[in-house]
Amino acid sequence: MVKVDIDYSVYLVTGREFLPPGKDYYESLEESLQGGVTLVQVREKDADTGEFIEVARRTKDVCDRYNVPVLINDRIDVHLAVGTAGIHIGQTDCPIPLARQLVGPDAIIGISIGKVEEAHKAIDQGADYVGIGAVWPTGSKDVRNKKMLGPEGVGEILDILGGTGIKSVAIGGIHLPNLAQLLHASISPISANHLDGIAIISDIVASETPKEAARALRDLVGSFKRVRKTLPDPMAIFGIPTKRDLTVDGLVTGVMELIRVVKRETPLVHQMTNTVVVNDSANVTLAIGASPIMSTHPRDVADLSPAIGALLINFGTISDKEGMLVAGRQANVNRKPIVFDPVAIGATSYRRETSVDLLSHWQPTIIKGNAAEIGAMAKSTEVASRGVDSVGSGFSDPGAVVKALARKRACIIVLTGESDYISDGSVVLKASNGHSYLGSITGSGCMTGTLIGCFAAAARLDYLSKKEAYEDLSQLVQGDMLLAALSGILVYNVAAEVAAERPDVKGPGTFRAALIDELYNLTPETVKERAKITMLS
Ligand SMILES: Cc1ncc(COP(=O)(O)OP(=O)(O)O)c(N)n1
Ligand SMILES: Cc1ncsc1CCOP(=O)(O)O
Repeated sequence: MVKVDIDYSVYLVTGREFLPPGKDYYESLEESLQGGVTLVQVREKDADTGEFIEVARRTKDVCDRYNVPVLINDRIDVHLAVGTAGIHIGQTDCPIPLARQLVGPDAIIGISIGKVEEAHKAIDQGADYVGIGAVWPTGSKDVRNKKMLGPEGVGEILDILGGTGIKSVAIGGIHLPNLAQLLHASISPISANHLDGIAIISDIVASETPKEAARALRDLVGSFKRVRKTLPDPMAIFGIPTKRDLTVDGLVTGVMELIRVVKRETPLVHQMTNTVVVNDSANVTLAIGASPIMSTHPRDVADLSPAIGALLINFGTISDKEGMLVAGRQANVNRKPIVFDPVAIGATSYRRETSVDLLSHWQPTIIKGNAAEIGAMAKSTEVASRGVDSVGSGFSDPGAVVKALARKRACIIVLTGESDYISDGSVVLKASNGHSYLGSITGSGCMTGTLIGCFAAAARLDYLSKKEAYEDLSQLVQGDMLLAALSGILVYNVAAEVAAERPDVKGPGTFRAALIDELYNLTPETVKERAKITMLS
């Protein structure tokens, strides 16, 4: 026997107890194979040995007709009796070295891991693949006393596996709506290693239509893997290499175009923001040519999601967490950009916990913050916070901070301050426009987030208008989000410069009104004339 070459893309773990009432197990299995399941594990928690062998034998007969390999959960004796391709074992089952002696060199051995140390051990002991989990809570296994990994935790483990040749699947609570988030947000921050597939029980087994369920998962995983394989830069967050000319002049031309797109398309920008700035944020949105909607109720935000161009989540007064969870999840499902503004995240433990909770439910497209906020997200101690403000002069190497965090979180990072730094994990931009009056009005950072949201919506529409179809399932969000972030920053700061120079502006009060006027009157040409951008890498 030679070791079977396995496609881990959609790995069905069986569970007869989860079938819909009246659905036959073998019928459901066959339908899921027709839908594109690529690997099957027979998992029988209550069957005695004879029944387990019978189910495994019949499962293998069905899978053989589709050329899909079968593995056995836990029971080496059942694997040997039926002659399957290998086994899957847990941390408390037979240790890998002993299992290897029993199953021989050509059988596949997979092991469950949920910690970095377990990943190291799996490498040392020669596992063929690992099942990483549980990613999220699940009703299919009792994982109540275990720490949920979330996509970020999966990424930390993938980093260790990078370059070892060990394959990986994630397991636990994975369903079509959170799959794109998982695939993208778990790309490992250092080695750019990504999942080889997903292991699924209920999304397929509990479905009345397992063929359709399996097909939808397979399409998404397949498309993700295909695009990752062809990327010139494996760290690229937005998979399709954009047509953007990556020079300062090219970027400025792109910003000018996005200003026109906002005015032409008037995208609806859903903002869940704080009570201090809600009116200013709505006015800034209108001034630039977009359309604001400030809804917070969980039911309302879910209904709104298909219609919006982008979502801004700013947790400044942190009172709408339920709505933020729902709105973000729906935005991921509908592939709408999310701008996350973690206001004063470092100031209280409640804010830190809320951020962890939100980000394990949905994947942001752009995170914007001041030095204290970005420092807290990056777990850096270099910059402290006082309420919503940063204390101290900032990071010694802000470009490195934004780049590393962009890689870690698989999204665009914007660090605001006297100069602003923007990175997609590959490119780092420094933008140095603005005026000191911006520090004298409340909600300045929040309004920047709003504008970035307007341009994120525009960037997505711009991209979609240039493609015939919405065919690329591998992308969580489409469009040039680095350019969107830069546009929001530039437009706000250039308008501030123009406003501050007006003879009628005498201080923060008149400046605030003038700022809205100058955003309203701002032309792409003025932005081009004044833009101060440097490309750091
Ligand atoms: C692919 C995959 N990953 C993880 C598991 C869980 O295995 P284990 O920890 O042994 O728990 P049980 O499945 O035995 O309850 C798995 N089965 N498959
Ligand atoms: C077996 C197992 N191991 C970790 S989570 C899990 C259950 C996965 O089931 P589901 O896909 O229904 O969440």
